[in-house]
Amino acid sequence: MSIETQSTQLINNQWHAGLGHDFNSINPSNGQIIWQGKTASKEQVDTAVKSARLAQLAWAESSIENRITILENFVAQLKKHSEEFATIIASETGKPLWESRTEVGAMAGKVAISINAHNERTGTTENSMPGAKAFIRHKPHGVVAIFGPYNFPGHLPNGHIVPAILAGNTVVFKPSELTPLVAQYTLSLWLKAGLPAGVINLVQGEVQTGIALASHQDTDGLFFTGSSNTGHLLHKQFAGHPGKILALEMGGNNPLIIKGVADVSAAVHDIIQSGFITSGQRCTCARRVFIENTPNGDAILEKLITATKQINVADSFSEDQPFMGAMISEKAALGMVAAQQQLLSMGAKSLVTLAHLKSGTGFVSPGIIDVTNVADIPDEEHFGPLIKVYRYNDFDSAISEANNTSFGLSAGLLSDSRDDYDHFLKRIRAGIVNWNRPITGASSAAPFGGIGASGNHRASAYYAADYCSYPVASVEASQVNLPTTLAPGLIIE
Ligand SMILES: NC(=O)c1ccc[n+]([C@@H]2O[C@H](COP(=O)([O-])OP(=O)(O)OC[C@H]3O[C@@H](n4cnc5c(N)ncnc54)[C@H](O)[C@@H]3O)[C@@H](O)[C@H]2O)c1
Ligand SMILES: O=CCC[C@H](NC(=O)CCC(=O)O)C(=O)O
Repeated sequence: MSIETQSTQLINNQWHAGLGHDFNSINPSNGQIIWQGKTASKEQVDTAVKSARLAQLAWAESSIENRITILENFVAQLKKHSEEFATIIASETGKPLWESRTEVGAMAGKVAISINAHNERTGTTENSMPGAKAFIRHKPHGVVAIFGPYNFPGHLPNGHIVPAILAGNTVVFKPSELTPLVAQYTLSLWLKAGLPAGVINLVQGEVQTGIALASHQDTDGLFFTGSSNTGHLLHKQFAGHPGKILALEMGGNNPLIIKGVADVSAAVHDIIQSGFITSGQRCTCARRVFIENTPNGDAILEKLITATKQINVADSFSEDQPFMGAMISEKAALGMVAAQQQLLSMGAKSLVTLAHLKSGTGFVSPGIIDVTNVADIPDEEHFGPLIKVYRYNDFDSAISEANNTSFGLSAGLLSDSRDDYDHFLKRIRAGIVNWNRPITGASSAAPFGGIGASGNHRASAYYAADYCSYPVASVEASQVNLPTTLAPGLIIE
């Protein structure tokens, strides 16, 4: 893995060293530095915005076919370099290689889906009317700032960038400071794809760089994927700027209710897939699992504990590929240990202990903690492999407690009863609601967004097209026409 020190900022298709302070990226599996650079200065952020502004009109005026060609070239580059890219994602995030490969696949699949969504949701329609034609068209906002999270450093920023530039916007992209190498590699593939200068600009850095971009006066919008805390800060910052489009894709405190499932092993599989995939670092991960106080519930919990203890946690590139790799950092790992300790101090009971496995790395074992009799559990997202179990007797009480959160991203029910699901679906409050499937792994071909503290009603994925342009309704005639009958009080001779 190369350690880059110069080509870290991309402005007007030229690589520049940052002019701010030093920062680096660590491989969380072994603590080694895999990327070094300097943050973009405020002046460099300004130059990037100016570059995007300069390029935007020509890009928007280019044909949709031309823009699609660039996007399809990018897909070709992703496919050509898929193994190298997956290796970079795995090295910088700690994800297993098998999972990093699926992320590159999701990036490639995003383009065709975005083209369909663009045409279906923001295409041009034409209708006849007396002496004229009525059109509905859509136009890009202009220059948009895009912020990415660390957990899907390729796929999730891509989910904003692709629909944004397809619609004719130009972009200034600020990736997570924890995954600068993935961002740099992504932009290198865009350049290989023939991206015109200024269409996507990359500014690398930490919060200061983020603040400089988010507060820049000459952007027309901001598309953000990240924590609810940061999203709320941005929402406050954009208050008073209703003319700027703001899309916030934030976290969750997601519930999964288990009720009457005969296939105990299948139930356990879906709970593990929901709670522990990506070492619990997905916004859609199950954080709260409600298990019925019945012999069936007891059997599911017992098998869940056994299977959790057998989960293979190992290096991204282990020959025997693990289910879980390292978390993004030792800091994140220790944060999960602390969250578990806080719950224990409140009276929770550990069923499987989440443990930090290796000093200097992000490796943790998955944990399960029973919080059934604990009052005032914090309504916060513990972004790691820790499942909080609630035992319940009454289904409606479980649904009510599942809804007892400020978030509303994903939710699920595992039950053999269709009636139970219909009852659940009517009552649960979330943007993704699944039945007898894990609540992670949402499709890019569907809207992806949450309610409450999980988003601002700008669902992404298939609905991302909606926030990448604005509608323009027109009535058009080839010449002016004097009506045969004038409105009362008018004399035009
Ligand atoms: N809803 C979704 O689609 C979705 C998807 C993935 C992750 N997430 C959420 O993202 C979080 C994990 O990602 P993260 O830790 O990278 O999020 P984060 O909020 O820490 O950072 C996200 C981005 O915002 C920038 N940023 C941070 N503070 C900022 C500030 N004050 N001003 C401007 N920019 C700032 C960061 O540098 C980064 O680029 C979790 O909460 C997870 O649930 C949500
Ligand atoms: O970490 C957050 C969610 C990741 C993933 N969701 C998606 O990929 C949504 C589809 C898209 O944005 O294209 C998940 O649900 O696991």
